Amino acid sequence: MSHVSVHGLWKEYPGQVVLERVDLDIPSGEFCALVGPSGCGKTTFLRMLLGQERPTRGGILLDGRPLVAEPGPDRGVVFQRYSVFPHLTVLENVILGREFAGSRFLGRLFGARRRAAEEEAKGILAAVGLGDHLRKYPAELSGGMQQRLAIAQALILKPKILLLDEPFGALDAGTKAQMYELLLRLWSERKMTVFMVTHDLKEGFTLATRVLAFDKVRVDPTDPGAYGARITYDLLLTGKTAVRERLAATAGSSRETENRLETPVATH
Ligand SMILES: Nc1ncnc2c1ncn2[C@@H]1O[C@H](COP(=O)(O)OP(=O)(O)OP(=O)(O)O)[C@@H](O)[C@H]1O
Repeated sequence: MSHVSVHGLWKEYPGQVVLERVDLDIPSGEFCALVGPSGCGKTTFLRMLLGQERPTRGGILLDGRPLVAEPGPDRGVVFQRYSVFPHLTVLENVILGREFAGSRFLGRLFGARRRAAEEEAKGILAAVGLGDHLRKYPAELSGGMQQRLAIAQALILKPKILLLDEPFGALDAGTKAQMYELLLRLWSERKMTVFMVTHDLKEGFTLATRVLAFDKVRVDPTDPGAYGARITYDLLLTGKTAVRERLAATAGSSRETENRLETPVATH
């Protein structure tokens, strides 16, 4: 379960309204693309879902309960720029996510718990196509591989909600196509609710079951911060194509894709 309900949400910074009166009801398992002009508040909205920012008015409910005002294991996040640690190997980067959550006070895991975390991390890395690169450091990976590592890092806590901020913005077209297939597969297997900010409308319509367009409906030319953005279009695409069809459309057979995922491809 990961039903997200947003009611009467406003976000204001001193001298600037960023978002005004946002109402939204997102059932569990929806894949939402957040689109809109630069600066209209998409990332701010994502940060509120993550718990990094608080609404100034209104609120967000997760499965009927107020969202905890700090990032938690129920929410994973992937940013455009790789958030991986350069001094840790691929495997260590993913285990670290589990250590932060599993041993908040001690930090490190030991013994059986460490071995269990390692096995889990290896499974997730295999799922994102990095199974043969466990001992490498991020600098030895292509842009696409680093972004897959960031996704694995987010997935180790089995989030119910995956938040993606322009996750593929820095990747070339071929790598993007691989990432689309990977993301759709993980989304359908893990039944997560996804919120993805993208500047690429085609990407939004390719991946999402629902496209949310943010924009200002009121503008004061003498005071650009006077009004905030709202959701101006809320397009449900669920009936368009089944997940399987969309998977097939984005890439060839899964075996071929696995092979390609294992191959370092062009960096961004
Ligand atoms: N911590 C902050 N303090 C003050 N203003 C902020 C803060 N964070 C964001 N803003 C402002 O809020 C507005 C929305 O920013 P946000 O990053 O959410 O937009 P966006 O739609 O994601 O933009 P882009 O598509 O360019 O990434 C911007 O005008 C930004 O300057």
